[in-house]
Amino acid sequence: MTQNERYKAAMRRAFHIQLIAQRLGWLADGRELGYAYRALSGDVALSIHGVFLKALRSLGTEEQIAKWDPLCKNNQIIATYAQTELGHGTFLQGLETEATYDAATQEFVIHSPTLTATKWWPGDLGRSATHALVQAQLICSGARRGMHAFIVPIRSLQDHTPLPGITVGDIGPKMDFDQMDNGFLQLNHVRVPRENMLSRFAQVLPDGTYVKLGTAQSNYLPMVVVRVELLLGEILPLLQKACVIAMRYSVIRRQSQLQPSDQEAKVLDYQTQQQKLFPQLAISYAFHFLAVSLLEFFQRSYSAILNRDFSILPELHALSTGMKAMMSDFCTQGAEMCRRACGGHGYSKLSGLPSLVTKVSASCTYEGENTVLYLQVARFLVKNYLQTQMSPGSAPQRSLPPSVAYLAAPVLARCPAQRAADFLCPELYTTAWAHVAARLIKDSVHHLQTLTQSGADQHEAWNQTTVIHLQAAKAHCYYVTVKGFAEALEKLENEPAIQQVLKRLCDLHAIHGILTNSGDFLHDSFLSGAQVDMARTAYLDLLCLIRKDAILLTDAFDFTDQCLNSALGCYDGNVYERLFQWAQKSPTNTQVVGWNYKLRKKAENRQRTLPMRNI
Ligand SMILES: CCCCCCCCCCCCCCCC(=O)SCCNC(=O)CCNC(=O)[C@H](O)C(C)(C)COP(=O)(O)OP(=O)(O)OC[C@H]1O[C@@H](n2cnc3c(N)ncnc32)[C@H](O)[C@@H]1OP(=O)(O)O
Ligand SMILES: Cc1cc2nc3c(=O)[nH]c(=O)nc-3n(C[C@H](O)[C@H](O)[C@H](O)COP(=O)(O)OP(=O)(O)OC[C@H]3O[C@@H](n4cnc5c(N)ncnc54)[C@H](O)[C@@H]3O)c2cc1C
Repeated sequence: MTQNERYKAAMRRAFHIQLIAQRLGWLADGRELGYAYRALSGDVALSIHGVFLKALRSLGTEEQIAKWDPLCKNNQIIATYAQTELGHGTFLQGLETEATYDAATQEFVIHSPTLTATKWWPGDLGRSATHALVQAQLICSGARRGMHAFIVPIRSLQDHTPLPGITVGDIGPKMDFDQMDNGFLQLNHVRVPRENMLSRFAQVLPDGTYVKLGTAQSNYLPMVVVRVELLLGEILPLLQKACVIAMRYSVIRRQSQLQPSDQEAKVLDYQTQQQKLFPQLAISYAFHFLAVSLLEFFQRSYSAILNRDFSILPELHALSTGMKAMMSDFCTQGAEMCRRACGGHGYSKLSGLPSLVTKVSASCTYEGENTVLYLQVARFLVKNYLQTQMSPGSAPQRSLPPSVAYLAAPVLARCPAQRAADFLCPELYTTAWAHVAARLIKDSVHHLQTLTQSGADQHEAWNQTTVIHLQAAKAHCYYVTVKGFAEALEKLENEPAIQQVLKRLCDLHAIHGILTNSGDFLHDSFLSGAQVDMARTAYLDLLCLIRKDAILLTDAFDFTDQCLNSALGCYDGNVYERLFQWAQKSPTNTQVVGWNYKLRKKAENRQRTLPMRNI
């Protein structure tokens, strides 16, 4: 289908699901609807309950929520979240769109002063949206107040044409998400009433007085909410689907022989194929447990934040940015590994794998570019490490946030492992990961302080050490996933059989990271070379044990064939019949073959009329 055809099909699907959801009464908080969409194969157009509603509920007063929320849910309006501009997506202090308060009319004048101020990327903006939540620099009482959110009508509810002062359209073809009409928006002195500024954390009074009710970063809250909800709802299912497809195909595909006399072997019986796929399966489960616990943490903290208790926000911001960066990175790498593990058929779109790879790779960028987010984690780690270095009594000793409590733990200089089986102990490998993360954080602070103490400007010193900070942030995030998975296992003590199977995945996840980053563990001799060999022995033994549960562990994700949309991943395993059958449906097989025959004849005729050259 063309981009337009995919968009239309996806729109029909989105509204059809909405009607079903309304009949089922699902529109309570929209979460089921979001998961229903995710469970679907293929395209859904509107990011229903997408970023706009989360932003409205985070930044709006109760009155504003009561006004706009029902209009969205009943499809009386379609609203998009317009923050990113042509010139800025990361540096929000640099956003150029202006919202200037006019006390005479009690309105905000929303304007795009430059080309680079054009809003660019917002989903549903290109053709669907009637309203936009526009993040703009507030100007009132003669001062610039930073980024604030304004609800701006952009298309007529009568005939869907752009309203006066609005220039809007689609940003054109993308790597994927053809069904999503990511769009652009230019505003030419568009006026909206004072009530349209979302005012939970700041108000502009009728006379233009600015009343600050939150912090400088309060208006960043929607990004925390979306990052937390994207993990389970959008990013992780893409890797899980890739695991199901590649695992099922790998027990159907027979290629080459394990013994010269044997029949061809199932490719999943090759150790290297297991080493490709089982770490992806392990991390799918690690991320599931982690995302669930992060969502629970978020739900416990959210109401406090909405009531302007921001004490928990720094840790929530660090966890949400770190997990979004790590999960999108690993899910992108993992989906590509699953695709490549399927050989030539993994390159066919009929496998469903290329589409999963191109979709999940967008998550490394949207909702915050991953490097930038990892550096936000690094900033949090440095601040908390420095606190542990303060001499007692020099400042009020606040307890460290739980996710970095290991920074204050006693240092274990050497890993106690004596044999391979010792690496199957969650306490041992969690401690190992905490040791490496703490060492890398200490190292990053040391480099930063060395530069500042030698006279370097603090911002320059920060930039000159960001590569080291990035390494520390990634180690911290890996530690968080290992610890989270191990803690989730402890809660399964009433399910010993399941606990045992999942523990193997937890062990594999932890050891896979140790072997992949063994230099970090060897650096200060925390692990010896012999111990790394022990870890590898344990790792290879785990591959054999996981092999017998691999299909059950992927079936457990419970995706239907329709949802997987893959000729390789169908439950019945009839791969070759489906590939051949689906290929027949390809439009390239329905066009009249004569076209290329005519082309060839035309070329031959032209050849005959040309003067023969010495060839
Ligand atoms: C249902 C159908 C489905 C259909 C299926 C299709 C779905 C497929 C698509 C999926 C849907 C995609 C939806 C994408 C939607 C977008 O992409 S929306 C746009 C997202 N954009 C971003 O994330 C922008 C990223 N940039 C930023 O967050 C900020 O610019 C930065 C990087 C944090 C820097 O901001 P800054 O003001 O310069 O802050 P900075 O000086 O770094 O830090 C100042 C303080 O603020 C704190 N801070 C910074 N950020 C925050 C925050 N967010 N919260 C709290 N504190 C914060 C810092 O920790 C720091 O604290 P201290 O250390 O001082 O205590
Ligand atoms: C599929 C998709 C959907 C999207 N949907 C929406 C939406 O609905 N609404 C919306 O508002 N936006 C949306 N976006 C935009 C998205 O949020 C931005 O693209 C994202 O925040 C990254 O910003 P950027 O594009 O300006 O990248 P940049 O920040 O320009 O990144 C370019 C490079 O610069 C580096 N860089 C930037 N700043 C720093 C720094 N401080 N330190 C070190 N390196 C740095 C980055 O690491 C990166 O390598 C969407 C994007 C995509 C791809």
